[in-house]
Amino acid sequence: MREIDRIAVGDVGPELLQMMENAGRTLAGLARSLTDETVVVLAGDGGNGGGGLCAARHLSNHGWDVRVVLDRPSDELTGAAATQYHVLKGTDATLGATGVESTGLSEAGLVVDAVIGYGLSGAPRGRGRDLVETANRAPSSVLSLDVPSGVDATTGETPGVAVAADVVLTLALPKTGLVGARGDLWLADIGIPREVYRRAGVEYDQPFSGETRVRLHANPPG
Ligand SMILES: NC(=O)C1=CN([C@@H]2O[C@H](COP(=O)(O)OP(=O)(O)OC[C@H]3O[C@@H](n4cnc5c(N)ncnc54)[C@H](O)[C@@H]3O)[C@@H](O)[C@H]2O)[C@@H](O)CC1
Ligand SMILES: [K+]
Repeated sequence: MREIDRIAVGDVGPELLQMMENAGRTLAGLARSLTDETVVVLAGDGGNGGGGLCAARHLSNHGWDVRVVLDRPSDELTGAAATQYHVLKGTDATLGATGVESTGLSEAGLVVDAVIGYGLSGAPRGRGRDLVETANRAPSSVLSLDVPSGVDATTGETPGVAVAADVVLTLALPKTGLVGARGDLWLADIGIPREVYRRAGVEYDQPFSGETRVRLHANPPG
């Protein structure tokens, strides 16, 4: 997936923010199918957090009550996550919660986990770790973007704490680390053209057939 991203962003396209918009919008659609109630979005500073913040915007635009908790003060966000946060400020989503106690977690109908994706390096630490533990304390279901935060997307190993996701929406290609994982697994179309897969040497039969997401498996054992 890293190679697919490199070829897309560096050469063929789409650009990161274009793919992220597809990821975030599809994530929001899946979240809407799971709850009519408050959605708490936990977001980090990488591409994963950016996708979560984009989803938060789409959910708020559609009238959902959205509360966002970041793994750092908002003025320390960088790159695409900072861009997404800037746009999100134009919605009615509740921003700026610094402590989990202020998120209304107990009333949430769904928690979206967009803390860490395939960029995990070592055991979750600091605020990222706190947010993983927050997701695991939530009485509601947890929907993880790409991989449950704390799970190695390639090996499936958990070097430390990890989100116990009920549902995972992975992007473009199923990650090997999700094989045998618990929960419902969905795959999102983020708009990558065939040429990108061809250049990466990936034999790719598009599975979407007119949908923006497809279910890969539901509640498997383990
Ligand atoms: N084409 C794509 O691949 C797209 C990817 N997106 C997302 O971007 C992700 C990859 O983005 P990045 O490479 O920026 O990486 P991630 O966003 O997966 O991870 C980097 C973030 O996690 C934090 N982090 C990493 N290890 C940590 C640890 N041990 N403890 C605490 N915090 C830790 C870093 O501080 C950083 O904020 C994918 O998983 C996917 O979800 C989408 O948002 C957009 C399109
Ligand atoms: K995640």
